Amino acid sequence: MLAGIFATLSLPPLAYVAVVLTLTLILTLWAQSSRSDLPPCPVRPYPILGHIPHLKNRPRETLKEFRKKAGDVFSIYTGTKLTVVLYGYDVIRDTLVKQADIFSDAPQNQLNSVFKDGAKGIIGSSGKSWKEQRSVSLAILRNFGMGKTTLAEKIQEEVSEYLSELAKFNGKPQEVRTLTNVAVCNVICAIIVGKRFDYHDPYLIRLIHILNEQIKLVKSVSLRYAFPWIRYLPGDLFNIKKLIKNNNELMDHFCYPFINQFSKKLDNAEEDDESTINFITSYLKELKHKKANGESTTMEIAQLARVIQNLFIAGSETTSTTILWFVLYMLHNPEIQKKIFKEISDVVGTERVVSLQDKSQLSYLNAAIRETQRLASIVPFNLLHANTVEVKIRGYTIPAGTTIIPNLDSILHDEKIWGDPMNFRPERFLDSTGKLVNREEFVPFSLGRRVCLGESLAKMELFLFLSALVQRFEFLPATPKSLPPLTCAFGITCPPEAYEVRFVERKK
Ligand code: HEM
Repeated sequence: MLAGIFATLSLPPLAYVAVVLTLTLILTLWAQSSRSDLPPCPVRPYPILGHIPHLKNRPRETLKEFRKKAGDVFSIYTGTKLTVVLYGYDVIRDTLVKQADIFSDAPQNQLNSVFKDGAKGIIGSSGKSWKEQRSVSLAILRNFGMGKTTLAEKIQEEVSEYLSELAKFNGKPQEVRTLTNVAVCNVICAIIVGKRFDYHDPYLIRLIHILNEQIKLVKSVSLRYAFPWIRYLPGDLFNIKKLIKNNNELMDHFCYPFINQFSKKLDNAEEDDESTINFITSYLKELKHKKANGESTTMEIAQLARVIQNLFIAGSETTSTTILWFVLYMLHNPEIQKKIFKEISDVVGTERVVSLQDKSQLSYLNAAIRETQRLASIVPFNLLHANTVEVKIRGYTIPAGTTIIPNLDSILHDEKIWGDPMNFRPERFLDSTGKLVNREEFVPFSLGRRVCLGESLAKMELFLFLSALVQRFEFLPATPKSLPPLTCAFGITCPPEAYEVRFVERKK
C-alpha cells in the first residue's frame, strides 16, 4: 500500500527513507506509551530500539537497577514488543505456580520466526502440543531410569572415561571446557541413540561445536522477532543467518539422520533387540501405538526431531557449565575443597567409586553443589514464558501473549533470602547438625509446570561427576597465587570465562 502511495507522489529516494523512519518512530512511540495500566518502565525506552541500548552491556546488573526504580513487576521494550520482567520469589511463585494455567505458555512466534518447526518439541511449544510432548518425553526418560540406578550406571561409565582423560594431562594446566561438554553430551547421546561416542570422534566434536554455537547465538531470536525487517538487511550483522544455518545443520546432520537410522532398525529388529532401545525408538513405538489405536495425537516425526534438538540443547551445556563453575569455586575456596574431600574419604574412602546410594550421606558435597547452582545462576533470565489471557499482576495489566521474564537471578541472588548472596557458602544449605536442608527459594531449575524437564538427570550427573572428580583429583590453579576470575559470559546460559586448571591425582 505504502509503495502505491509513494508511486503517485514521485518523491526523491531520500524522502522515502525519511517517511518510513518517521512512521516507524511514531509507531514505536505510540506502542510504548499506549496504555497506562501496564507495568511501569524503569527508564524511558529509546524510539525504535526500546530498551535494547540499556541492556546491551551488563544486562544482569541493569535489570537489578531497573527493579530498584520500578518495583517487582516492570516493562521493557524490544522495539515495540512489550516484555514484562517478574522480580523476586513471591511474584514469580504467584504467577508460575499459583496461576500456572495462565503462565505456562512459551512466547508464540519467537522461535518460529527463525526456525522451521520452532514451535514444535518442548521448549518452544505451548498448549496441547507442549503438554503431550513434555509428558511423553518425561515418561520415556523415567522409564530409562532418570533418577534411578540404571541410568546412574551409564553416567558412571562416562565419568570413568572423563577421569581417565583428565589423568592424561598429568596435573599440567589445562582448559577442560570442550572435554567436559563432550562427556556430558555423551550422557544425552546414550539416552537418545543408546550409545556413547569416543571423545575424539569428529562427529561428536562437530555436534558439540554446533550446540555451543546455538546457545551463544540464540539470543538474536528476540531481535529478529522484534524487527522482522532485519532479514532483508545485507550481510549478517545480528548473526541470524548464522543461527539458521547452525540450526539446519543440527536438524539435518544429527536429529533427522538419527531418527531415520532407528526407524529403519526398528522395522527390521527382533522385539527384544537391546541395540534398538533408546529415546528415539521409544517415541516411535508410542507414536505407532497411538496411531494404531486411532488416538488423536500431536506426536509426529517433526515433533520428535525438535524434541531431540531440545534435549541436546537444554541437557548438555547446562550441566557441563555447572561442573566448570564448581571447579572454579573450588579453586577460589581451597578449604571448602578440602572439607568435601574429607567427607568423601570418611564416608566412601578412596578405593571404591562413589555411587548414588552414598548421596544422602554426603551432605557437605550436596550443599556445595547447591551453592554452586545458586551462585552461578546459570540461566539468569530463565526461559521466556507468555500468558494465555489478559491478567492482572500486582495491580498491573498484562495483555494476553506478553513475553514474560521470570528472572531467576532475582531469587537466587536475593539479599533478603540469602543474606550474603554473592559469597560462596555451602553452610547456608545445612542445619546446625550438618544435615542438608531444603530451601524453597533454591530454584535453579525454575518452578511451576515448565520446571526443567531434566532436573533429576542433571542432579544425578552433577553428583556423580563432581564426587568422582574430588575423590580422585585435587584442583589447583594453573599459576599459584593467580586465580582465574569469577566473571561469566552472558547469554541464555552463563558459563565462566575460559580458564585453565590443574587436576592433580591424590596420593592413595
Ligand atoms: C544444571 C543443569 C540444568 C539447569 C540449571 C537447567 C535449568 C532449566 C531452566 C531454568 C529451565 C526453564 C524452565 C522454565 O521455563 O520455567 C529449563 C527447561 C528445560 N530443561 Fe533444563 N536445566 C538443566 C539440565 C537439563 C537437562 C540435563 C535436560 C535434559 C534431559 C534439560 C531439559 C530441559 C527441557 C526440555 C526444558 C524445557 C521444559 C519445558 O519447557 O517444559 N535440562 N531447564
